Amino acid sequence: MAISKIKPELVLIDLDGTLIDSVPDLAYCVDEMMKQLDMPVRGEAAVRNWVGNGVQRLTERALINAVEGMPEQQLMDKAYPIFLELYKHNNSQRSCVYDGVKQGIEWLLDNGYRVACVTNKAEAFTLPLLKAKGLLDYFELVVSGDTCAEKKPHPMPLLHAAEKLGANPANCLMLGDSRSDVKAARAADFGIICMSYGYNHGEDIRDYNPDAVMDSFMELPNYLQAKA
Ligand SMILES: O=C(O)COP(=O)(O)O
Ligand SMILES: [Mg+2]
Repeated sequence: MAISKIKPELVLIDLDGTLIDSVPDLAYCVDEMMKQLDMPVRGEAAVRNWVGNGVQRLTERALINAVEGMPEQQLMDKAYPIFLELYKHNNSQRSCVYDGVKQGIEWLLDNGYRVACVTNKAEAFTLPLLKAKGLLDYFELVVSGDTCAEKKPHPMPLLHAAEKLGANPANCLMLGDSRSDVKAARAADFGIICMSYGYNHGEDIRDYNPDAVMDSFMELPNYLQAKA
């Protein structure tokens, strides 16, 4: 899809690393969990590379201190409920909406675009976080990590949103930050614009060839048509 001044019928927006810098809360919970397990804390810089595939995968990565690989099942069975309980109570206090996000979404709405959120974060954490940060009411639909049988990079959550809102996937746009967003968008036949500032497991998102890369949501008018 040519990306100069497009007019998508639906814009889907990722959450962690795109709308909200959620790592401070996630890293707090990872480190508190590690302390309860008598294991070494991991710190914010490491957690930044592990976000994007849901909280279960984040917990697994924290336990092995690596992006790839799996912990012992017994350790995971002990750790995961600890993480879930911590994140339930530490979901938004330390997290911030990125500069330009609210202005960018308001520009989209003012120009007649329909917007929805598609994240790999489980719904029990997604909805309170969006609400606490004053973002929930912008979205016509929120598709969370446990809404569909598959998460991004599978195209299912994107296609689910398009179908629910009656949009043609070939005329939809995804805004994201990670290789999972690029892969899901390509597989769903969506356009994809990525944020330069997000989380991509320590890799430059440009290496995954999104249609464009932006430093701020304020750049949206460079790529999308304004209302005639
Ligand atoms: O890893 C998560 O829990 C969610 O990540 P996402 O919002 O970037 O899809
Ligand atoms: Mg993300």
